[in-house]
Amino acid sequence: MAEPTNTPMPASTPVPASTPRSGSPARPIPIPSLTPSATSLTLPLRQSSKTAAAAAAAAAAAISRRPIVLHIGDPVKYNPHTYAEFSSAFEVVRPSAAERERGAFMRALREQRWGDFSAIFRPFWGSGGEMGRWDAELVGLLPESVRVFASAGAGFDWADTKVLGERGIIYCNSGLAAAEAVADFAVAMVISTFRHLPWCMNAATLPFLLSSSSSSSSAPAESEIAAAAARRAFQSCHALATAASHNPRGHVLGLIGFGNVGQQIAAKLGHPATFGMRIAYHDVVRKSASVEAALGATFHPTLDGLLGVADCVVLCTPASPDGRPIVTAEALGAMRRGARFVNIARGSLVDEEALADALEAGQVGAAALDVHAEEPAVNRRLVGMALGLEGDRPGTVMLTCHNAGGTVETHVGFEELSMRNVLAVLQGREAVTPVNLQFLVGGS
Ligand SMILES: O=CC(=O)O
Repeated sequence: MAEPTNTPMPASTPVPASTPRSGSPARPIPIPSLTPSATSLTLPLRQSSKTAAAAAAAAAAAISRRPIVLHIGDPVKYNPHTYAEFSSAFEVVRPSAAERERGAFMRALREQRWGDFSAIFRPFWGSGGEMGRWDAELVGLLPESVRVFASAGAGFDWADTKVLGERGIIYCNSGLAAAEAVADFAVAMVISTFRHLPWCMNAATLPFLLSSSSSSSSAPAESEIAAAAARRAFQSCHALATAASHNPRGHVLGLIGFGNVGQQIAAKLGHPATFGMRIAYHDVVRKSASVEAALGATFHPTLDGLLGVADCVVLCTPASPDGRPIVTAEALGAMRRGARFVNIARGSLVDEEALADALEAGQVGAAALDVHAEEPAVNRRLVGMALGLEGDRPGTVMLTCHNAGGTVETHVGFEELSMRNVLAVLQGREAVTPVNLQFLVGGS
């Protein structure tokens, strides 16, 4: 299979310069503490009416000079102290929900309704994306004054960060804030593939649901037949799942992508006191010897090399810039027969029909997918396999609703990190988590 030199697999979520690259991988989110705002306004407590008027005039003048920040989406909810500093340093302008629909948003930009704003700020993942993709058409309407776009979310496939960079706009994601939640979820999914959790759960619940729905409408004899079938499904799963289940310990975990998320998954699953898996990875950028040593990770310079040794492959790399999958029929064919597959990255990275074929053929033994190619739709063949309705191996697939990063702690971090990125750039410091510096003029 082609190597990532011509495979469009980008580097994993970059570790910002402020993040320690060695030492214990189980580190807290390294968001640096705020420096006091140079632009916050302080008024003396006691003043004559004349000096008060002068101070008010000076404050008004200072306020009018504050950089404008276009805040798209819901208000800040979790970090009132940082927001107090943010909103005293900047004039925060919030378009309404109606103004955020693509047509209205573009019209407002053409009319320069929000003035010469300096930053775009999207603190919440569930809102602020109403205008759709930030492509050349939309980015071309931004005023020249915009210097930074700081957003919630680890992924940024909805924004053309190259086009933004070429306009001189630094895009900052919030992947650091989501890494722990995503890694925790990946652990659950890896365990699911080794222990066949969908099968265990379906056998305990689905027949019961079927029997209770039939008991409301059917004769007593029929409901007794359904209840007996539910008991048989339970007993069969109890007896048969054992022979198909394994402890992860000693098996090879193959991570495609070894950024913050990949490294946290390795720390959680590779530690001898927890799951004791053997860690292997492939990334376009090899990590330092100290990171590899701290995590006991073996680098594979080719994707096929990794796929050929892994007992469970976890996809944890950003979407390809061109939207093409990297887990194709060819890649699935390069995996060890019966190996497991987990996707907590982006659905567009996987050819789902090829995955369904590989599951049907037993080339892939079990899978767990949190993300899907056509969200919010889920591939019907994979749903059938998740429910155990197709094939003779029940519940081989675990499917979830893009939940991996979704915790309150992640959202606290999304807000905080986005505000800190805007504060840093507009106050003349380095962005905390930029992802597109290579596209800025003079960028590397
Ligand atoms: O998928 C979730 C994210 O990009 O944060």
